[in-house]
Amino acid sequence: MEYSRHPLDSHIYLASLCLFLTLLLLLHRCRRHRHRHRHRHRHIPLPPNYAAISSNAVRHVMVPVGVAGPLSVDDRDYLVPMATTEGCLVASTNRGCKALKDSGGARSVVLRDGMTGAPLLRFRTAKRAAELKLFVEDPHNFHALSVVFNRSSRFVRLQSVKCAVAGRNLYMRFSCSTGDAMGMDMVSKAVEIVLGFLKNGEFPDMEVISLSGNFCSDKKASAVNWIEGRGKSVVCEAVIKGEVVKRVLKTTVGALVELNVHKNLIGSAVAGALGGFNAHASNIVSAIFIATGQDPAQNIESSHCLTMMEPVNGGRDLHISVTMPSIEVGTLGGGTELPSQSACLNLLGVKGASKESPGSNSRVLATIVAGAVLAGELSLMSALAANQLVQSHMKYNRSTENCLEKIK
Ligand SMILES: CC(C)(COP(=O)([O-])OP(=O)([O-])OC[C@H]1O[C@@H](n2cnc3c(N)ncnc32)[C@H](O)[C@@H]1OP(=O)([O-])[O-])[C@@H](O)C(=O)NCCC(=O)NCCSC(=O)C[C@@](C)(O)CC(=O)[O-]
Ligand SMILES: NC(=O)C1=CN([C@@H]2O[C@H](COP(=O)(O)OP(=O)(O)OC[C@H]3O[C@@H](n4cnc5c(N)ncnc54)[C@H](OP(=O)(O)O)[C@@H]3O)[C@@H](O)[C@H]2O)C=CC1
Repeated sequence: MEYSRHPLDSHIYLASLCLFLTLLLLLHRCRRHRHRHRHRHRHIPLPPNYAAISSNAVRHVMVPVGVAGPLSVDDRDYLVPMATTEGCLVASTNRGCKALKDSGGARSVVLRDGMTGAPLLRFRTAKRAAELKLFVEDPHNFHALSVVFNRSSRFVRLQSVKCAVAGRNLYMRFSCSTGDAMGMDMVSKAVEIVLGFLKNGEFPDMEVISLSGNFCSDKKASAVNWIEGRGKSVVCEAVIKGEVVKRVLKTTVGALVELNVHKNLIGSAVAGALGGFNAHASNIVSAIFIATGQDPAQNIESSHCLTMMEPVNGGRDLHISVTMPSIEVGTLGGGTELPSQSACLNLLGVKGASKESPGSNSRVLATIVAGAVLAGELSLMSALAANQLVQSHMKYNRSTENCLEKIK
């Protein structure tokens, strides 16, 4: 049978072809759009030092940031950014700042500034391990090591090397200034170079078991940081007027002094605390660390704090101090280069390399951390003395006034 083509057939054929091509085009565009959309979520602007994170970056985790202050330390006022999910924390620190400001502010002293790195070495005998210890303790050899160590960076300057022998293991603790950087990567680099120098010189039999042997101690609670210090060792103090204790903190000098002895000193002794002779230094340290791009894991030793409270001026006023031996902060490098974290450092006026002398920005940041901890201690201790803690947490952690609610 002969099949005769209807004239409409070719039109239908052409129209179907066009429709097919249009669908194909739409599908292609749709896929491209989906790819771009996915890519946009994947693309998180991170500085070059974040190459490893960038390659796996998916999203940012948002943490609310509040501002406490003005915090008055060493005659300067700061607005302190705090990133936290603890709904009451900013209000509490803010109250402490107000009590401080109304009493003339706080004063601080930086007692020491040095980051530490601690390799673990092994020898065939304990005698050989001890020989390296004695070698390093000789001033002439120490000088030679310093020259090699300091060559690794424009800012690293070796201050001391402590050695602990355990059997045939040797634990070295190098301590050095690192300018305005927190300094851990700088120290690790310098230590590696010095170990190469020792191995190629007097100690070819030395075995490097690990570049880090825990004597530093990084990101772990330890007595060595509590006693020797790590990063910045800071003391911050203030005299709070009795009238301010009543009006702003809703308690009395006597109640605060008594609570401090029984909670922060005896209570912590009962708990066998290591560096935790305070109420909540870590609340404030963590919040400032996250906001300003510090390494949050270093909150452990950075929160070591001894809080003291004593009556002064015939018992009318309160002397309060926080002694913090290992605040590990930097104003450049690491997470401080991220955009929001940079903005928080700018808010404090300490972003980047200091113009005066290397390290002054990071030392000021450490005094701000200590000052904010002092404010936080004042407020929480007062809330506990006045039996206000639960009531305030029910209000700010559960109500719609909570900053988390606002962000949702
Ligand atoms: C919540 C307060 C401050 C109320 O305290 P209050 O005295 O009732 O507040 P107020 O309304 O009278 O205001 C006094 C000042 O406080 C500040 N203030 C007051 N409210 C705000 C707010 N919303 N936002 C910002 N600032 C606030 C502000 O400076 C204000 O002055 P003003 O500006 O009005 O002249 C107080 O009850 C408090 O500090 N509570 C303690 C909360 C706290 O510190 N929580 C920390 C977490 S607890 C924890 O995690 C650790 C723990 C407890 O387990 C550790 C331990 O001790 O073992
Ligand atoms: N290695 C480890 O074991 C650990 C590493 N870390 C990580 O280390 C990182 C931070 O390392 P860190 O060493 O602080 O920073 P960086 O590695 O970013 O080093 C700082 C850089 O800034 C330069 N620089 C410019 N101006 C200054 C200045 N004024 N003061 C100091 N340095 C300046 C330094 O110069 P130059 O090149 O001359 O030195 C160096 O290149 C974080 O990401 C942290 O998480 C944390 C804990 C342990």
